[in-house]
Amino acid sequence: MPVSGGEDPMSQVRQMLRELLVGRENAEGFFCLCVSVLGHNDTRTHFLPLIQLLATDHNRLHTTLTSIYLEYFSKDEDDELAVALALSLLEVKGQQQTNTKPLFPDPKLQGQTDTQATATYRPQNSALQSQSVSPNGSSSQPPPAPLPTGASYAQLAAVGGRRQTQAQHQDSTSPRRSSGHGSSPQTERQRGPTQKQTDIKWSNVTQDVCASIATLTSNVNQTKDDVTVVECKVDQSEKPKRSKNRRQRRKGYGQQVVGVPRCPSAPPPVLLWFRRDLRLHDNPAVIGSLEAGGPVIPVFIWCPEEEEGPGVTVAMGGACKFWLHQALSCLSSALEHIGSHLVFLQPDEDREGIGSSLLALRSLVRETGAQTVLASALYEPWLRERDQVVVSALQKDRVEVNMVHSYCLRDPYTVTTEGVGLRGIGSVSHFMSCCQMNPGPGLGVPLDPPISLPSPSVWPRGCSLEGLGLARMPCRKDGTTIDWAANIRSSWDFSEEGAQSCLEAFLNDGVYRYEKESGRADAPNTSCLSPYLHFGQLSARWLLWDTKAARCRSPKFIRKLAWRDLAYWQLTLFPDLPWESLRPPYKALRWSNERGHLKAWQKGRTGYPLVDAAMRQLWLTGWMNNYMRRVVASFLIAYLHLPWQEGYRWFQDTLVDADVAIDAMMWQNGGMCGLDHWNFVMHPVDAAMTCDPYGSYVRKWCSELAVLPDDLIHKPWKCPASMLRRAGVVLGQSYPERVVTDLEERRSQSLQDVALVRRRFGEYVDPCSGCDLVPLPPRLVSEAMGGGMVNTGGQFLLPVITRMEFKHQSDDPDADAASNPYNAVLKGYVSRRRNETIAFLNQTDFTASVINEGAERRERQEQDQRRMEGLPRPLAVEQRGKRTPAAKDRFSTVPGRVATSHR
Ligand SMILES: Cc1cc2nc3c(=O)[nH]c(=O)nc-3n(C[C@H](O)[C@H](O)[C@H](O)COP(=O)(O)OP(=O)(O)OC[C@H]3O[C@@H](n4cnc5c(N)ncnc54)[C@H](O)[C@@H]3O)c2cc1C
Repeated sequence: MPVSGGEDPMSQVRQMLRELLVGRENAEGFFCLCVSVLGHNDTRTHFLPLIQLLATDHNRLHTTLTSIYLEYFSKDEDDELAVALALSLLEVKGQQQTNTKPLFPDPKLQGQTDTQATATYRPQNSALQSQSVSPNGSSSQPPPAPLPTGASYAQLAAVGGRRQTQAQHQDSTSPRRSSGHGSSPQTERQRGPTQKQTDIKWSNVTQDVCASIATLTSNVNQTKDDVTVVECKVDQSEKPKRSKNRRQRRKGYGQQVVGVPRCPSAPPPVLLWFRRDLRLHDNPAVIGSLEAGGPVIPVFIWCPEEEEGPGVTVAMGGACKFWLHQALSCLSSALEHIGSHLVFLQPDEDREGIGSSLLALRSLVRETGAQTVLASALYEPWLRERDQVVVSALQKDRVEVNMVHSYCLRDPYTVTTEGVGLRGIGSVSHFMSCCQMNPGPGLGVPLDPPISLPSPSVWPRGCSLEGLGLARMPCRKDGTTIDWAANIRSSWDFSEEGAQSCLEAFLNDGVYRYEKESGRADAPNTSCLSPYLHFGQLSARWLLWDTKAARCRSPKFIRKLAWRDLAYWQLTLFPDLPWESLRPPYKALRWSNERGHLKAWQKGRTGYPLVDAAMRQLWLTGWMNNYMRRVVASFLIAYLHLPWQEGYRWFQDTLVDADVAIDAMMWQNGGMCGLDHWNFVMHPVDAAMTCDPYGSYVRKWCSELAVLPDDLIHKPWKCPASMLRRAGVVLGQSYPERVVTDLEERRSQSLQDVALVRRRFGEYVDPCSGCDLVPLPPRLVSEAMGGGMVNTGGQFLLPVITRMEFKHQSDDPDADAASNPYNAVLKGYVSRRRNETIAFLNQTDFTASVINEGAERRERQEQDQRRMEGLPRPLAVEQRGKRTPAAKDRFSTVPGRVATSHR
C-alpha cells in the first residue's frame, strides 16, 4: 500500500492497521511499514503492545505478526541469549492454566467480544500470544504466512517505504547493533534525553490504536456497554524510586489495572492462594484473580507435612521458615497498601487428625462462597500431586481452580529430549538444547503489579502470622529467647522491594565482574537473589528481562537461570533426588560415620579456615556463594568421606535459599552420584587462591585469625609458633586444630572407594565408554525409545557423564590420587600457572616465613640500636608483593617481600 506523504507516522500506522484488518494489506507489509515509518527502535518498543490488541479477536494474525517481529529482532542475538530465550520468550494462548478452563467465569464478560475484553484488561494478552516459535524462527505450531522467496523480514522491512533511509539510520544507532547492549525496548527507554519523548509517543500510539480499533470494531456492531473501560495507565508515583528506569521500560506491556467489569449482580469472590510466589510484581495469578471480576481474597496456608513430601527433603528448614515468615509479613503489608489483606490459615484436620490444604480451602470456599481459586503452580512432584488432588476435589464442588505457570522459566513438565537425545543429560548445555529444540509454551513479558485489589465485604477468619509458628525462637531454661536468626535478620531486606534493589545493585555493579570473578568470596560479585527467587519474591521472567536489558550482559549469569530450570526438570524426572543416589553403585560407597567430623563441619570448626569461614557465614547469614558451596561440599565428601545427604540436609536447614530441587541436584553432582559429575575437587586450602587470595573473607568470618599474614591465613598450622603467639592464636583453643591432616591420603582413599564400587557393580559401567550407567525414569524411556541404551532385565540404562579420573582409576583401583593423570583436585577452575604458583608457595612458604621472621627480628634489633644511639630512623622502603611483568594471571603475584634481582 502506498504511504501518503506528509502524514505523521502514527496516522500512517493507523491507516495501515485498518488496511491490515480489512485484508487489504498483509502481515509482512504491515510490519515493514512499521519499521520504515517508526524506525527500528520504536518498532521494537511499540510493535508488540500495538498488536496486543489483536490477540484475541485476530489470534492468527497476531501470531503471525509476533513471529515476524521475533524473527526480525532476534537476528543478531548472541548464542547464549538465544538459548535463554528458548527457555522463555514465547507464549501460547491460555499459557498459564494447567486447567484449561477460561479465566472469565462471568458470563457477561465471556459473552462480549474479545476486543472489548481487551479494552478492559487481559493480562494474558500482554504476554506474546504467538504459537510456539523457537528463537531461530522455526515454529512448532501453524507457521506464519510465508515470506516471498528469498526475502527475510529484515530485507522486507528495509524496502518498506519512503522513510527507509531514516529508518536505516536509526538502526545504526540502535544500542544493540552498535554496542551489543540493550536489545530490548527497556534499554532504549533508559537513555535519558529520549525517554520522555518515547513515553509521549507511546501514549499516542496506545490512544491512536485504541481509537482505530474502536472505529473498526464498531463496523461489526460490537458494543462496549457491558464493560467499564478503565484507562490502562501506570501510576509513576507508586513505583519505588530505585527501580524507576526498569519499571518504566515495561509500561507498554504490563499495564496496571484499576477497574473491573461492571456486572449487574455481585460476582463471587476469588481465592488467590499464595504459595511460593510471594510478590505482586509480575504475578500472573494476581492479575488472573483480577480478571475474574469479583472480590479477591489472598490466602496463605501453612501445611509443613505437605511441603516435606514422601522422603527426607527438609523442604522447610529453620532458616527457610524464618525467611518465609518475613516474606509473608512484607507481602501482607504490600497487600494492605493496595487495600487488600492476606489471610493466614493453618489447615483444618480431617477425621483422622490430618490437616491438609484441601480441607483449609474447602472450608474457606464454604465460608466465602468463592467459585474460583488461583495459584502459581509448584513443580516438586509431591506438591504437584497435592495440587492435582486439590484441583479435582474442588472441581467436583464446582469450584474452578487455575494453576498458573510462573515459578520457572520453563514448566519442567513440558521439557522433552525430543530431537536432542539423551547424550550429555545432566549438563546445562543438554538441557538448553532440549529447550531450544522444543520451545513449547514460554513466559511472555513481565506484568506490573496491580494498584488495587477488590476486597470482599467481609473478610474470612484466619490466624495471625505469628500463629503459624514459622519464626518461633527457642527459649532457655531461664525464659530468655535464643534469637539464632538475629544475624540473618540484619543481613537481608526480606521485601519484594529488597529483591528489586538487590537486582538493581547487581546489574549496576556485580554483573560487570560476574563472568570472571563470580567465584570470589571476598567481593559481592554475584546477585544474592537466590532466596528471593526461591520464595517467588522475584520472578525468573522479570530477572531475565532485566538482565537482558542491562548495559552489561553476562551470558554466564543468564545460564544460571537455565541451571535453575534444569534442577526442577531433574526433580520431576527423579522424585527421589533429595535422598537417593542416582547412580546405583554409589549407594554402596564406604562412607564415614564420624559424627565429630560432621559436627565440626557444620559449626565451622574443621581447622581449615576457608571451610570454616564459609560454614560460619552460612550459619550467621543463611547464605554463601556458589564457589564456597563447592569448597565445603568437596571437603565433606572427598576429604571427610561423609555422605552427601548429610551436607544436603544441613544446607536445607541453614540456607535461606534452601531449594529442594537445586540443592539435591548440586549435592548429588558433588557427591559423585548425580546425572552430572563435577570434574574437580576443591582443595580446602588451595581453593583460596581463587576466592580469597588476600584472606579478607577468612578475616571476616574467622576473626580469631585476622592478624595472620595473607599468605598464611589459610594454613595457620604452617605459621611459626612465634607468629601465632603474636597473633594471639592458640591452635586447639582459640582456633581448632585440623580435624584431618592427611589430605592427600584421604583423597586417594575416596578415589579408590569409587573404583571399588564401580568394579563391584560392573553392570552399571558401560564397557565401551567406561561411563557410569543410570536407570532411566519412565518418562525419558518413552521419549527416547531406541536411542543408545542398554537394556538389562527390564531396566533401561543410560551412559552418563563420568569423571575421567574415575574411568582411569578403575584400571588400577589401588593407585593413589597423585598418580592419576586426571587427578581432579584443582582442575577445572584454575590455570596451569596457578597450579605452579601453588606448588611453589607450598614448597617455600614455610622457609619464607622463617626467613621473614629472622629478617624482622634483625630489623627490630637494628632499630632499637639506632634509637639507643640517638640516630635518625632509616627511610622506610615500601615493601609490596611484586607482579611478574608478563603475568596474565593475578595469582602470579607472590605475596610477602620479594627480593629484587641483583645485578
Ligand atoms: C552444594 C550446593 C548446594 C546448593 N544449594 C542451593 C540451594 O539450596 N538453593 C539455591 O538457590 N541454590 C543452591 N545452589 C546453587 C548456587 O550456589 C546458588 O544458587 C547461588 O550461590 C546463589 O547465589 P546468587 O543468587 O548470588 O547466585 P548467582 O550466581 O547470582 O545466580 C543467580 C541465580 O541463578 C540460580 N543459580 C545459580 N547457580 C545455580 C546452580 N548451580 N544451580 C541452579 N541454580 C543456580 C539461583 O537461583 C541464583 O539465585 C547450590 C550449590 C551447591 C554447590
